[in-house]
Formats: sequence, structure tokens, C-alpha cells
Amino acid sequence: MPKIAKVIVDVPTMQTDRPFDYLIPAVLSDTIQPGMRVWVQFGKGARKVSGMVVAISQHADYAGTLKPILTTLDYAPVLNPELLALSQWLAQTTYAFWITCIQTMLPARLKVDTDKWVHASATASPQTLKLLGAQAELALAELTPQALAPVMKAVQQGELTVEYRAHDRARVKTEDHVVPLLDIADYDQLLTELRKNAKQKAHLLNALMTWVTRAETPAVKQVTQTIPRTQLTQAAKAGWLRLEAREVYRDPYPQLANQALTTALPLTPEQAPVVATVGAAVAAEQAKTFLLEGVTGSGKTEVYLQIIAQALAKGRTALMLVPEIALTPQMVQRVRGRFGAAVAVMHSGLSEGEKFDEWRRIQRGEAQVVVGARSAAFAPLRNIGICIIDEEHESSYKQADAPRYHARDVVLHRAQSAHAPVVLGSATPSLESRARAEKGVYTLLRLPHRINQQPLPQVHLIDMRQAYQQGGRDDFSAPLLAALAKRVSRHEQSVLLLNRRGYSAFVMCRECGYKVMCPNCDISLTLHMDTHSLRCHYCGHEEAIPQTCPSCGSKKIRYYGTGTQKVEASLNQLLPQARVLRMDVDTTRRKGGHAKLLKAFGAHQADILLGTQMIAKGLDFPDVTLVGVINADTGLGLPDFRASERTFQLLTQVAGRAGRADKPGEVLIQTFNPEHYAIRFAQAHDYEGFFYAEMAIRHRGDYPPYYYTLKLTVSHQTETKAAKAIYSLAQQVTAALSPDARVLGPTPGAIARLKNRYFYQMVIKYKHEPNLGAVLTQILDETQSSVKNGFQVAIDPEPQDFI
Ligand SMILES: Nc1ncnc2c1ncn2[C@@H]1O[C@H](COP(=O)(O)OP(=O)(O)OP(=O)(O)O)[C@@H](O)[C@H]1O
Ligand SMILES: [Zn+2]
Ligand SMILES: [Zn+2]
Repeated sequence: MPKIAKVIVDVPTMQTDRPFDYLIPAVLSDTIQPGMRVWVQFGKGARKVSGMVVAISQHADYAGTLKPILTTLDYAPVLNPELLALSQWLAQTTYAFWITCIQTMLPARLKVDTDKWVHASATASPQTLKLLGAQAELALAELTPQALAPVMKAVQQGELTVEYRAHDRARVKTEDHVVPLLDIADYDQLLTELRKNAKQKAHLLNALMTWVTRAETPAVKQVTQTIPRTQLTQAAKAGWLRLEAREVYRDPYPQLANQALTTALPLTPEQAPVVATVGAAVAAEQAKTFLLEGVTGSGKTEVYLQIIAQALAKGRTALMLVPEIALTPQMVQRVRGRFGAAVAVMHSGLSEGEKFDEWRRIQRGEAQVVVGARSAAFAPLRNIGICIIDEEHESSYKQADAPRYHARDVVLHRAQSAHAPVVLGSATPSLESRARAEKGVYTLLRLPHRINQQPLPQVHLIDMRQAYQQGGRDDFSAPLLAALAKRVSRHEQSVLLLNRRGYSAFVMCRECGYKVMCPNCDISLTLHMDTHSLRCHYCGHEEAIPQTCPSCGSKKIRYYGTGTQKVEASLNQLLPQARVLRMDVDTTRRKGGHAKLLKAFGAHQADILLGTQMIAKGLDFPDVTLVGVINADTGLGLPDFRASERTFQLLTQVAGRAGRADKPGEVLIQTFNPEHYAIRFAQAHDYEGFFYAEMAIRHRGDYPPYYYTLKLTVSHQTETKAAKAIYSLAQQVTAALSPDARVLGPTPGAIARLKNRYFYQMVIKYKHEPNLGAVLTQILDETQSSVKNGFQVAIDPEPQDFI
């Protein structure tokens, strides 16, 4: 009885979002396993596509004749059974295509690329044949837009046919090594036969004898420092040696390779019981979730490292997630410093090749500790013994595009099947997690004090309404300037936060008020002084800054908004003695830019580190005694029920950068809302107070964590079509819901037009809705058939952004 492979093909549509049956040819019957990528023929044109074997069975679900699998792309599964099951769970819970989930879980290098080629069909006219020139076929990707137009026309008329050709990009990096082939006596003999002046050959033969004695096979890279490569090739031809390509890993952190390992610190009386409690769950293989609520500088990272060590000692592996912006070189160094080569790092700053190699080191069991950002939740670790999510409140753990997963949920799901405990750590836990701890679903553990009983920094609020009346200058109040100046004279350091949430610099005409807008999106363009251009942060459109107003022709074009560059310029004017380092998207765009700036600041090459949100987290610099917040409240006005929570978290985190060593810290927060509860609780370092106050507000408004939320978005290039569609979907959804559910909207998206598409959305708030999943799947099914009409529907469970 032939065996059947169930294959998910790489064709992401609703109709193809299920396993298809393929025959396993006899030659492959011993090889093929679930989790392997294969080539198959698919669809009408029987074109070659890649796919993933998700199961093997004796039974076909399809009654017709089955096509065979053409061949495999992998020698071993790239998804193990646990991850394969996870991919299916992910597809179900995020309403995404199964193939999209599979691809999200694998490194980009394992995604098969398809190129389109055209060649002449039997009906091709001489004119069409001319398009091909002397070639038998053309790669579409290489044609210019002008050349493409007539080719596409010929394709539509059937004179040219398109062929899809997929190719695997999973290439490993190799390095050549010299392998001696003879023994010492032979080399000695050759040496005596050499002509006197053949100095290079003599040198090589001597070297070969040394390598044979030491049983070495040195890298060609090293050998060619003293012996020319041509000598090696000649010697290889003569049969003296062989050049062998060996697989090497690309190391994203070569500078950390030979670092001496750090040892565990003696734990403080607060840390010790936390490590013991979680350690017990690690030992007992209990899938328990702990919420570690520890103030900034309380030594959470040391706790994580010691818990990880316990899991490793049991022969199990560890997964540690850190938000992208907190994944500083400092953090990587701390983990690599403790566990050395056992650590693999996964984040978006790595090259594709580095990501692939780190993934393979994990896959092969050579790395047992993974530290990484959101996507590391899918690291191919086996035998997980502990999972840690640092800064668990961070919204960047939620992916905004399909599959719209939350890394915290993925990790909790994996830990459950691995019987491993999870630690969610934060100084400012999300309301959702803290509420679960309140109900006893999670176990609450606390580190209420800083290491060595260092006090948390004093926080002062500066009322900017008064400061402006008293003649404050630019963005700086008198007290903040004075405090900065004092630090400079004492050779201490300061961190200065410019809150960019809900905010950006723009260009406006002072005569007529014209703002330069993106031609594709309903949003003003953002000013970038380093490139002297205006850019759209949504679609990437870029244009030069106009000299005169495009609307009225006036020359009174002015720059508005507190951009970091503008703040830096006024700091240089107001405090000429201070050396300022600016850290924002512009100065950290290049690879390693982030690390370079932090290193310079750590080496005291600057007095002030000025930056956006990215400086608020994870930094541990002992000489920082002042933290200034230029604008605390830009995010408070956003139409989002999490606005207060986000502001509280940001202020608490950034305040936590001050006074972490022996010198006491001070924090100055400039605000227009000094009475706002989020700002007051941040001033008092009172997370618990904030939690209960905010819970009351959420309760009154029927918001999470009391309700679940789900956002449904429809877009179309024609505004009326999008609007009509959302109203009919709203009816369809409402009909399926119980009276307890609430529907907000439909409304136009906060940015109603993006990339020339119009967006309409609705938000569903609910507690228990057993029918919701079915009606959403039905909606996806129905709208998918209208994709040809240009509709796009997106379902976002627990969205992090309501705009
Ligand atoms: N047991 C200990 N003994 C001595 N020093 C410690 C101990 N544990 C941690 N530290 C030190 O205390 C400082 C703060 O610790 P750490 O950075 O781990 O805090 P954290 O809670 O992760 O802070 P944040 O949430 O602000 O990032 C670090 O410099 C760390 O080396
Ligand atoms: Zn104008
Ligand atoms: Zn745009």
C-alpha cells in the first residue's frame, strides 16, 4: 500500500489553505518525514511549487489520481513535531494561512524564492520572438518596466508563456582547509628531490610535515598568509594535499567569542527565594507561569541567568525573549558572558546568513540557550526546560502583520507542551498579566527593592504651563537646564528622553497653514534633517523639502515639531559645554550603530545621551545620575485605551536608568498634565497603585483585561466600496454575537487612507463568544473569493493599536 503525504503548498490563499494529498514515490519512502520541505506539482498548470509535509498517512482524502512528490528540499525535517503542531495552532488562533505561519517560524533563507521566466509558445509571431532576442527565455525580474510592458501583453495574448521556477536559498557558508595526503617519509623524499631554488615548495613541504605530525588540517585562509594560494593548487594537483570545503557558522558577535565566562553572583535575600521557587518548578517540570514584578535595577537579569543555569544543569534548554529595542549589546554580552557558545542570538539586526546559521546551531542542539526578540519564540529548541520573557509588557511582542501573534501566548503554549515553567518579568507588568496574577492564574513573585538597597530615584514634575509663562526657552525648562549643567560640571552623565509616541516633526507654511502630505496616505510627511528630506513612515514615499509653499508660493516654510535633531541643536546652544550623543532611528539605522553609540556613552565620550523610546529600556550605566523627560504627555492624547498604561510604563522605565550604582539618581519630568494619575503614580514609583486605579477605569469602560478585543479591518482602493463592505460585515458579525458582546464602530481607520487604499474598521469586545471563530472564518472565506474585486480583510485578535 503506497503511502500518502499531506502537503501544505506555498500558495497562500483561502482555497489552498489545507493539506493536499501526494504519493510518496518508492525511492523516497524511507526519507520523507513530516516537517520536511518538498517540491510538488500544483494546480492547473501543474507548476512546481514548494510545500511542507505535515503528516504521512496510508489513506488519501482525495478520490482522484494522486501526483507524486517530485523530490525533497531537506535531508532532515526543518520543523520538529512540536513546532509543526504549533504552526497549526498559530494558524487557527490568528486566522492566518497555515503556510504563512510555517514560513514565519522558519528563517528567511528557508523560504523558497520563485522567479518568473517567459518563453515563446507555438503561436508566437515573429514580432514577439523579437522580444526574446537571441535568448530562448527571459527572466521577468531582470526586465526594465519599459521592456516588461510588451512582454506582458504577449503573455496575455498567449504568445509567450510564463514559467515559475523556484529555488532554494538555504546555502551554507564554507571555508577551505588543507588536508595532507601523504606521510612524513613521502614529504621528506619530495623535499630531497626539489631543485635548490624552489624555496616556496620547500616551505610548503616542511609545513605539510608539521601538520601531519600534529594531525592538523589548517584553514586555507591562515595558510595563505605565508604560502601563496597558487602553491596550494599546484600541490593539490600533484596529489600532495587535498583542499576540503568545511561548513562554518557566521558568528554575529565575533568580538564576544573569546570572552572569559562570568560566574553567578551571590543572590540577595530578595533574589534567592525567587530563584528557589522557580527552580523548584524547573526541577519538577511544572508548566507554571510566574509573574516577576521587580522594580528597575532589582537584579531581574541575574535571576533569569541563575534560573537558566538550573535548567541547563538538568540537561534541558532555555528560551529567553527580550524586546527588540532592549536587545542591546549589553544584554547579549551578559547572557553570552554567562553561557558562552551555548547561546544563540536571534533578532532583526542579524544578516540573513547569520540568522540561518544561529537557527541551525539551535536546530542541531549545539546551542541550548536562545536569547532573542519576538520571532525567537519559534526557535527550534527541543526539550525546553525554562522560558523567560523580559519586559513582558512590551507591545512589540505582538506582530502587527499576519500572522498576528503575541510572542507571550506562543511561549506559554510551547511551555505547556514542554512541561516547562515560564517567567514573565517586568517593572511594569501589562494589566493583562498582573490581573491574571491577581486571580491566581499566574504566581506573583516580587523584587520590591533595588540591589544593595539603593533607593529608587527622586522624581520631580515640572509644570510646563508655568515654565512657559516664566519664559522657558525652546523645549527646556530652567530647572532641567540647571540640573543638566550640574551633571556636566560634576562629570556625571544624563539620559534625556524625547517621547515620540504619537508625534513627529513636520513642515508647514506659516502664511497659509499648508502641511506637506503624503500623496498615497492621509498623513503628513515627517521631516528628516540628516537627509534633508520628507518621508512617509507608512509607505516609504520620500521627497525633498520644498523651498516655497506648494499651495500659496510663500517662502515662509517652517519646520515644526520637537525632533531629536532640533533638541540636539538647542542643547548645543544652551549648554555648549555638554557633549551630546543622539540616538534615534536616523543615527542607529546602520548595522552596529546602536552598539557604537552605547559604547561611546559607556566610555564617557559624552555627557548626555539624548534619544527616543529606544533609550528607555535595559541600559545599565553606573554614572547616570539624571534622567530628564522633555515631553511626558504626547502619548496621553491618543485615542487608545492603553494610552495611560503606556505613558506610565515609559516614564517608570526611563526613570529606572538613573542612580543604579552607588550615586543617587534624580528624575525631572516636564509635563503639561502634572495632575494626571499615570504621571503621578510614575512619580511615586507606585506600580501597584497604578494597577488598581487603571483596573477600575478599564472595568467601567468594559476594556481588557475584563474583555477580549478583536479588530476587523476592510480596505479597498475605492472608499465607498470599503465603507459598504464594513457595514455589511458588521451586520453579519453582530447577528452571530450574544447580547453581552459590544461592537465599536464601524469607523474609518484613524489614518483613513494608506498606500492608496481606504481603511474601515470595527472593534469587537467580548467575554465568551463560542460562535465568533466560526463567523470570522466564514467572513475570510467569503471575502477571499472577492479578492479579485480588490478587497482585503484583516483580523487582529487582541490588537495593540486601535489606530
Ligand atoms: N546579587 C547581586 N549582587 C550584586 N549585584 C547584583 C546582583 N544582582 C544584580 N546585580 C547588579 O545590579 C544591577 C541591576 O541589575 P539588573 O540590570 O539585572 O536589574 P533589572 O531588574 O534587570 O533592571 P531593569 O528592569 O531596570 O533593566 C546590575 O548592574 C547587576 O549586575
Ligand atoms: Zn502657503
Ligand atoms: Zn505614505
